[in-house]
Amino acid sequence: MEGKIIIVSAPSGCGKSTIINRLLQKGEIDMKFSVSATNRQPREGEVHGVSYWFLTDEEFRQAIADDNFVEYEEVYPGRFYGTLKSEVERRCREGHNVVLDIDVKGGVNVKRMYGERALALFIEPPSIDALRVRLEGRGTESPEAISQRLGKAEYELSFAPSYDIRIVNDDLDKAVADTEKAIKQFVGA
Ligand SMILES: Nc1nc2c(ncn2[C@@H]2O[C@H](COP(=O)(O)OP(=O)(O)O)[C@@H](O)[C@H]2O)c(=O)[nH]1
Ligand SMILES: Nc1ncnc2c1ncn2[C@@H]1O[C@H](COP(=O)(O)OP(=O)(O)O)[C@@H](O)[C@H]1O
Repeated sequence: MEGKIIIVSAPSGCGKSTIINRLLQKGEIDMKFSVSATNRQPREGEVHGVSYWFLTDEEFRQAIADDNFVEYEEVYPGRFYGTLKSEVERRCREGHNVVLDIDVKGGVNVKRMYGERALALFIEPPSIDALRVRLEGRGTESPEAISQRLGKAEYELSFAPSYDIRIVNDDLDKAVADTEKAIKQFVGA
């Protein structure tokens, strides 16, 4: 049987990477992480091929021309992110479920493409203030980049009603448990 697609979207800093990583570490659900391509710079500790495939602008343009993407978006001005066919299609054919950490527009597009084969999860922050504290606490972005992400958060939150399930990430353990339950129900694990 073909694997299913699990989409996880949220404004930056809501905790989607943290939640996905917890579930991957637990290893109870058969799902592989789809490593996206991006032309943004790696953050300290991010590994090529693990967090992202880090491409130059030219390499990203070439990947678009070669039709290598399921979808891609310019998430921030000049910063492109895309889901690679090579990360999704073979694994699904082999029966594995695939989890995508993608922005709100990409999430809605992928849900439209895959229909019932995809579960679209939206992670919400308890408040915009909490989001600011988390982005500052993560310490990976400049003050300008934090402002840019917060400025976009409200617009991104307006996409939540298009998703199948909304999960508030206030208490992390509860958010992980809620996400796990929703995914297990969907994949029948
Ligand atoms: N459309 C799309 N968005 C992606 C993809 N990969 C990552 N993103 C999104 O790009 C945004 C920025 O990601 P990142 O630079 O890692 O910052 P973070 O969200 O603050 O951790 C997030 O909303 C990601 O979910 C992708 O393949 N396609
Ligand atoms: N429930 C939570 N309570 C407090 N801090 C959290 C919670 N969930 C995640 N965080 C922290 O918030 C920051 C942003 O989380 P991250 O997973 O990087 O977000 P995203 O992938 O959505 O951008 C990280 O430093 C993370 O440790």
